[in-house]
Amino acid sequence: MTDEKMDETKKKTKKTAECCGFPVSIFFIVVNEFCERFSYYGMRAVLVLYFRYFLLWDDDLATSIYHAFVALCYLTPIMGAIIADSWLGKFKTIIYLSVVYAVGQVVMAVSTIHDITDTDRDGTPNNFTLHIALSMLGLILIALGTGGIKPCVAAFGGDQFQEHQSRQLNTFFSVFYLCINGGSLLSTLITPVLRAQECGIHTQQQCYPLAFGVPAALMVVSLVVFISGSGMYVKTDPEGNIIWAVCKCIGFAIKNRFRHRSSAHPKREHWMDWANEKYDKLLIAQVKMVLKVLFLYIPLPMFWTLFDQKGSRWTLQATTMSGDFRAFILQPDQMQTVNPILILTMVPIMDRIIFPLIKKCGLDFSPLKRMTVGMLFAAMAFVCAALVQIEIDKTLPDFPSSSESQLKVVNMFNSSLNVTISHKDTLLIDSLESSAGYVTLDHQEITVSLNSSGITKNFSLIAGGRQTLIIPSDPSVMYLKEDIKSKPREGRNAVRFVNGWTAVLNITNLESNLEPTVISNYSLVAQGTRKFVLSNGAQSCEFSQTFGFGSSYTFLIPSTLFSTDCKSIKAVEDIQPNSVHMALQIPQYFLITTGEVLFSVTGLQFSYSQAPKNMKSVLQAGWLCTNAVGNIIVLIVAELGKLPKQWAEYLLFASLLVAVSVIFSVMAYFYTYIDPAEVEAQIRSELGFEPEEEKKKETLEMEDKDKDQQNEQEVKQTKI
Ligand SMILES: N[C@@H](Cc1ccccc1)C(=O)N[C@@H](Cc1ccccc1)C(=O)O
Repeated sequence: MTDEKMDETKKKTKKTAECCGFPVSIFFIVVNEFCERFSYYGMRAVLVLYFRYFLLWDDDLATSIYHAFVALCYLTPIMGAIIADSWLGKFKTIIYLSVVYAVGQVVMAVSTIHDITDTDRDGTPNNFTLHIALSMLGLILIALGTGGIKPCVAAFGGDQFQEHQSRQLNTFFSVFYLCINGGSLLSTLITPVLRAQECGIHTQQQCYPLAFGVPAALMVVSLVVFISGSGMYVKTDPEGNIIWAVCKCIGFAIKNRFRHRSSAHPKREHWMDWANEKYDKLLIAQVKMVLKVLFLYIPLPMFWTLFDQKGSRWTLQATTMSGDFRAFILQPDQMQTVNPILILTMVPIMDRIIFPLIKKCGLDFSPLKRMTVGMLFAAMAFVCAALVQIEIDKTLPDFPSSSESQLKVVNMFNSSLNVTISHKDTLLIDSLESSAGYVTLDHQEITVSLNSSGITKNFSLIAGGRQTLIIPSDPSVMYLKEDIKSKPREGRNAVRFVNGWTAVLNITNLESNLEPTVISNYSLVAQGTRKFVLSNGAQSCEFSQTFGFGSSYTFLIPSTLFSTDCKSIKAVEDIQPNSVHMALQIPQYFLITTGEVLFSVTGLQFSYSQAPKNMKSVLQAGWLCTNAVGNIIVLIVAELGKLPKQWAEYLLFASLLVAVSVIFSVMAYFYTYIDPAEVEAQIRSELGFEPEEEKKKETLEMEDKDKDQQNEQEVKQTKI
């Protein structure tokens, strides 16, 4: 961006088509951004559930890999900026990296097709290594693509405007932000619905291929739209790598300072002044401005650490809640749509009502103050998340600890039974009933006595497990069956049947026929009213059951099944449905989005306004890097600081952010706002440079070919 005059000349010579005062080419860029953000946020919305329930990773691993991916997405903008500025230019960089991005999305979608390795056709992949390898390759390509084009697209949009269109340029950036949130809103609504469908060749499973396939298709559309506008764009040539020039200047100052560390050399006002021997005053002053802002960035990653957990921890939290809003059912991953909805409404409200009102009241709400308040809002959001978690924990079953075992007894015998466990606990259980709940035992070897019949049997329970003791019509063959000991996945419901009828039964939803006296394996059913048909070939009957979210039931089939037309089937609730409503997450979403508007939108504007004209890209990349570091912090905390309770982890994050916001407010207090253009003009006049000459010098420095040799010579000369 140092050769602005050249760009301006190019812009002026290229006549661009206009519509309502805007360059027509902008339309292609805005639609391209809409599709790209749809693709990115759509894929991200279902990613953590894919890790958790397709690759069967635990919560911590799923969260860690999710954040590692987001971190990579915000580290790659540096690479994109370097490629665009020093080699390919923005246009070609966007095209090439979009191809990489689209390929990544396709690879990711392919990795989610369970049928490709489901050789035994049981509905689960048989070669997890292949699925993991493909999805990791896909994610790396996506991160290279999305991060690489991120600093280029908005800047390329800005390049399309001519000098007389500065008002339209401002509108463009607002529309651009709305497009980001419009695209992400649609995709976070749609992809979870696609994911919740059932699809497959051999077995019907959650439709991850569709949920990842649609974002892949949108990325291809994004690329096609961008290429279609090709003939209309103002394309500027690579301008020289400013990031590299800044690094070289800083590196030289440090090296030179180190060489002159003895007390014989007088101190300089600022350590960057040690670059004076090689770099001109203007570049050094610009680097100083950038460093001042970068220093302020140090505490910022903590905000992103909390902000980006919306997509991981908060989505997992929603899976333990009820999404029944009566008029519609909300999937856990769809809760994230609350963020773009609030952004679309809050940005105009803040800009037009709240900020002007604060100004009217005579209060100074400077950008850095807004950012501090934004951090405090995010911290409050996590306090809310902790409170919601405490409510959820109250409704969760008491699962056994690793040294305990839990036992439930089901009586399929034709009369009531007195069941004594280890000569201690006696349970009176009616026919076709179960014990009231699970009995928790601190030992595993047990004796079960059926008092009326005199039958006694020894069993060995699973430590840390939940089991059901089935007493069939012939009690002497009573047996144990292992139960689930966590909430069923994705808010679904686990159901199983005990066949008390006299012959084999075929039951819809079950994989195979059910032998008499046997208990089936679990099958998962979605929320809503589900119909089950039971048949033995000759006769059949059906019954319906309404399910909520995250429950588990054992259905007891009596010997009188067909004579009572399925009405005598008993439902035993093993795990109660989620009862805390997802609407309780809305306050935390509201607070974090208010935080985002105050922090992220203001931070972006601040980074722009405080950066010298030719170094806006440096600060853009720096700003996105704070997001990357934030995600790395989540990784570290999730891996190292495993807290026993989720609510405690939320409170830990909230307190860390409050502490960081205090540090940030102190740093902000000492920051003086500058007008980079004014500072630059002052230095130019001090140097007595004509702007043109000065710019040429700067460009020369950046394209400096014999950097190190020259550097050495100059240092030697200074010494002499
Ligand atoms: N509000 C977000 C979009 C979003 C949508 C759905 C779920 C979560 C987030 C937004 O506007 N993002 C912008 C700005 C941004 C935010 C964080 C890190 C980098 C950039 C975007 O460009 O994606």
